[in-house]
Amino acid sequence: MLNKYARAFFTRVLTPFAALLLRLGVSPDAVTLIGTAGVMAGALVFFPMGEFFWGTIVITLFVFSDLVDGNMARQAGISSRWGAFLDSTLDRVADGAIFAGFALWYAGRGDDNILCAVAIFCLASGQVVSYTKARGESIGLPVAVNGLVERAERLVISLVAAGLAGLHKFGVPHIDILLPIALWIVAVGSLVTLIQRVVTVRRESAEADAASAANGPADR
Ligand SMILES: CCCCCCCC/C=C\CCCCCCCC(=O)OC[C@H](COP(=O)(O)O[C@@H]1[C@H](O)[C@H](OP(=O)(O)O)[C@@H](O)[C@H](O)[C@H]1O)OC(=O)CCCCCCC/C=C\CCCCCCCC
Ligand SMILES: Nc1ccn([C@@H]2O[C@H](COP(=O)(O)O)[C@@H](O)[C@H]2O)c(=O)n1
Ligand SMILES: [Mg+2]
Ligand SMILES: [Mg+2]
Repeated sequence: MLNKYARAFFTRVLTPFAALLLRLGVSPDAVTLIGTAGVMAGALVFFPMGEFFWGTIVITLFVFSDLVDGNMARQAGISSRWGAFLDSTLDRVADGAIFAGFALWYAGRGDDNILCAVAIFCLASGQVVSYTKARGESIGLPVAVNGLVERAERLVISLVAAGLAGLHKFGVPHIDILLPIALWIVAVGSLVTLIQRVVTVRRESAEADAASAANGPADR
């Protein structure tokens, strides 16, 4: 939903910045790589220490690079298959680092095995949700469903909650409860999304197999 409705807004806001980077000679690939490195640093340095406010600030500064890189490539007319591959592959790395950061906190000083498991579930299910679409498309299916919780939702829900939960260290009482709530929401939402996508791939592959069976062996 965010991908559908918020993307146009962010494209408008970020286009002048993307144009400036191009004028400075920065490449879209460099933005993709630096953005991912920044997200990883924010998540893996700050979150395991329980510094959720500062971790979220650092991640937020870098995560929008994922909207800037494609914008730059399109403005410069240099969108490429390599760029699409690099962008999607490094999305998986950045997402892995964010949920690993939460899991490391709960495995250590956060001391909560259940929330550690929920964070690991968010990490794994998010990767599988993305994989279902990539693999379905690679076998020639449209995979005409995005599902309840796409990547943008996973990031916004968990990062807004982490940023606010981090205010607990500045004296805001009880606000740290937001992070466990967000992790549970992302976990359940990812499971629902996974089921939605698998059901769609199952239906589309049955239809495609039936169509190629009707057209004879030459179509297989
Ligand atoms: C005092 C409080 C302190 C709080 C600190 C600050 C809080 C800030 C909190 C959060 C900011 C979060 C921002 C998250 C922005 C996410 C941007 C982003 O990277 O979106 C990526 C997304 C998808 O891009 P792609 O097409 O490149 O990705 C494809 C997709 O991901 C597929 O994934 P799948 O769905 O299949 O899992 C992959 O299959 C494919 O491979 C991949 O290529 O882009 C978008 O969706 C565009 C829309 C972005 C919408 C961003 C909305 C941000 C909204 C609000 C943030 C600000 C909230 C502030 C609240 C403050 C609270 C205190
Ligand atoms: N280094 C890059 C990154 C992206 N692209 C192209 O942009 C598309 C993704 O757009 P986003 O707005 O989601 O970033 C991607 O599919 C590529 O076509 C690129 O060429 N090089
Ligand atoms: Mg991108
Ligand atoms: Mg991306």
